[in-house]
Amino acid sequence: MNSTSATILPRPLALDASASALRPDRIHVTGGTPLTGEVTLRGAKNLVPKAMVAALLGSGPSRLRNVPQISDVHIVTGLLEAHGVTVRTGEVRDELVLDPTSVDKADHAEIAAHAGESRIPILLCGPLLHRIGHAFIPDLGGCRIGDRPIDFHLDALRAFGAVVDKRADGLHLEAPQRLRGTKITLPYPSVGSTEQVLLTAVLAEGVTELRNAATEPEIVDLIAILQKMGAIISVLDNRVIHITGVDRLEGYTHRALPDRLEAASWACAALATGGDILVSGAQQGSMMTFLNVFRRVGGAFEVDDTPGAAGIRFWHPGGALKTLALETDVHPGFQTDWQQPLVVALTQAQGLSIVHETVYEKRLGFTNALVSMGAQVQLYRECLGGTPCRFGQRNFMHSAVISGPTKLHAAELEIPDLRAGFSYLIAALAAQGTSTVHGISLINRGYEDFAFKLGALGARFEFGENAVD
Ligand SMILES: CC(=O)N[C@H]1[C@@H](OP(=O)(O)OP(=O)(O)OC[C@H]2O[C@@H](n3ccc(=O)[nH]c3=O)[C@H](O)[C@@H]2O)O[C@H](CO)[C@@H](O)[C@@H]1O
Ligand SMILES: C=C(OP(=O)(O)O)C(=O)O
Repeated sequence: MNSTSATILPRPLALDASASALRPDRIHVTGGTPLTGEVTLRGAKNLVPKAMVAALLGSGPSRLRNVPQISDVHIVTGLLEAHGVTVRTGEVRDELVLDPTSVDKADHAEIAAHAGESRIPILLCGPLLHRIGHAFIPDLGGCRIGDRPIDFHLDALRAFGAVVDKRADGLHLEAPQRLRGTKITLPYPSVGSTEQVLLTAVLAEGVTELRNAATEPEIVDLIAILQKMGAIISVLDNRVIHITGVDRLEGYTHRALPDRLEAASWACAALATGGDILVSGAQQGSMMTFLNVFRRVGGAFEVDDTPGAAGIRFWHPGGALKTLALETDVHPGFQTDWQQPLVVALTQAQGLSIVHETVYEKRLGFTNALVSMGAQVQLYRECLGGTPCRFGQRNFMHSAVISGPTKLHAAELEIPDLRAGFSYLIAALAAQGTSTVHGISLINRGYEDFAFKLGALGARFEFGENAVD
């Protein structure tokens, strides 16, 4: 089998997903080669689509830079266009120009076509209610790693004065009057609900006080964008955010923060395969919790913060990896999206590791496939970390004990969600033999040109037959 590194070229930023849609939806991966080389990050999957939504709030066009070529960006482009936003590539590399000045409609058929594709549509509510007084939101998609209700979102929108009607085709919302600032305490520091409140409060009348807010770096970057647009937002201690509504916001120019979740995925790939990867663009500040864990497990890293050449090099320094007990949590805790790739690396650690997933109740199901490759992973209903979580009394297999090191062998794998997908690629690269991984188009949701990057790192793989349409 030949490495495909010579035949896959990076694509320029384009606004349709046709190039990746023509690629086969399965990949044959031959393990045993340490991944070595350099990959470059671009804007964060968990910020860029929301920054695109924020453009709806502006009176003029916005310019978003460092936009990755991932399917969540294509989906939001389609959604915005269905409302009359003009989205085009800019003059600067990786730039999108989003012009909302002609927004006056909601094309229900076009919007409905995006049902089940991502979590982002729910964030259109506030901006659309401000802009055109009504919103139609199709069923949400996103990773199936828990029930993922939207009750916090809807309660918040009602508190602002929105009328929410749940119908068979999705949500229909109206704002009979201008939305009003309000006091909201989230039952849990939900990322999406915090963004919902921010995107709604900035143009609402009066002051909004949000308590128990999430404070992930992507949220801080969204606040920076809103501030550039003219919003007045104060982030206080103890997860409290105050937003003073204004009458008008302008367009913004912003460079999206780099994707710390992708960075950690490559770090885990280096660890699991015994490799050495320089992740260009990775920033220490947004990854401190991950870096501590990476070091405790026995990984080595080196931060380069030279302007223009910043990045973090991650490598396996040799010797046995160490075990640990870990709980996922909201920021500044260990991000749940880091958990799955790390678990693959933990299958190579000497002894017993414990992982307690406290953010999503079903995010450890992906380990069944690792077991089919020879990993020893036992799932438990109990909270095996130090802190009892919301899932402890509810019969969810949300704690894992991983016993290692185990030699992984090739298997046939079906990708259930985004991070599991990347994790299966890592596992296949760490395993002996050739694995077939099905459903790889899911990985395009959050990893730009992953095949090109894998090829550049020396991974051995080839795409299977049967292109997806
Ligand atoms: C596109 C995006 O940015 N996705 C990220 C976002 O997802 P997302 O914003 O969907 O995740 P949330 O932070 O909202 O969810 C966290 C927890 O809150 C619960 N919840 C949330 C909302 C609600 O109305 N009711 C409710 O019960 C969820 O079921 C989950 O158990 O943050 C997650 C947590 O960092 C990340 O894993 C996702 O990658
Ligand atoms: C859970 C994730 O994404 P989403 O919220 O878009 O499903 C993720 O990025 O790991």
